Amino acid sequence: MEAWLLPLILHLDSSVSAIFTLDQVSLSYPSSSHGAASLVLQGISCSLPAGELIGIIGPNGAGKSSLLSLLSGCPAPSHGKVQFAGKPLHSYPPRQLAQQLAFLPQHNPPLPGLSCYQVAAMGLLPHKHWFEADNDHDRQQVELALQHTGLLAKQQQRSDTLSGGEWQRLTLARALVQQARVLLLDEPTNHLDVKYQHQLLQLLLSLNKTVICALHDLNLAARYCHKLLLLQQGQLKAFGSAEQVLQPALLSEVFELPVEVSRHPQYGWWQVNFISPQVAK
Ligand SMILES: Nc1ncnc2c1ncn2[C@@H]1O[C@H](COP(=O)(O)OP(=O)(O)OP(=O)(O)O)[C@@H](O)[C@H]1O
Repeated sequence: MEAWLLPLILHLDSSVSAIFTLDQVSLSYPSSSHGAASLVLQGISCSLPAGELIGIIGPNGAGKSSLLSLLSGCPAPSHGKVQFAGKPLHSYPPRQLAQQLAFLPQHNPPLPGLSCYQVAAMGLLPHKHWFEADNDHDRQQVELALQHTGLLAKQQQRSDTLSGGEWQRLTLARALVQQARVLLLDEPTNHLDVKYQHQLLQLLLSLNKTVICALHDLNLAARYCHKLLLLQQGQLKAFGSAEQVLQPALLSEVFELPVEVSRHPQYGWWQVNFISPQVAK
């Protein structure tokens, strides 16, 4: 190959495979007290590859939810640019964005009176016109999503009577029904027991979509995510494979605890063990 072609090919490769490109992105919220804005994301630049499961990790208040909200299109960055599928994120009309991005925030208020089926079917809305009735294909989509999230047997149950974990799975079912090419999920394993945590991450992997999710459990993140994005106080500290990001010195600095990182002797996945300060003494 001609040497002069290489930079061009690398450039094309990265732009084709990146679903989001962030260029010096910052986000600040106006302060309620004295008008001084608080900077919650600072100068973030990275390309998020399409078709991968990407875990956003970092301590409380690091900016994980803020980054996910920003990727969903609201709020807009205070500085910098966000490109989605090769175009500025804010150039997409809202309906088109809703067809392409499904965002599951950390807190999803219950919807009193609606059945589980009706809540999941709300994922069809971005693809429907006013008063357009559901067809057989729509019903199959809803039932499949309820099946994938283990809720098919509860489809007629009132959604406001579900347990916390069931409600969380139902909101994921709604996001799956949306058929978006990108899922943005804020702590989707939060209320789930161990079996459902693994089931959910396995399901997300099997979708072959771009899934970007905030996760607190570093071991789950290491095991399932293709890439990890580590935030600290709104700054991007590392982005890459589990092996690249889960460096003991870095984790110890960011999470302010001594830590051991090892590989599982049989399966080879990365394991993170934080050591309580009393034991480390
Ligand atoms: N609407 C808002 N107005 C002002 N400050 C905000 C707002 N939303 C978030 N923040 C602040 O931004 C910072 C980052 O919050 P964010 O929720 O993004 O962190 P996080 O990493 O998701 O935290 P956690 O792990 O606790 O969920 C926090 O200091 C928070 O107080």
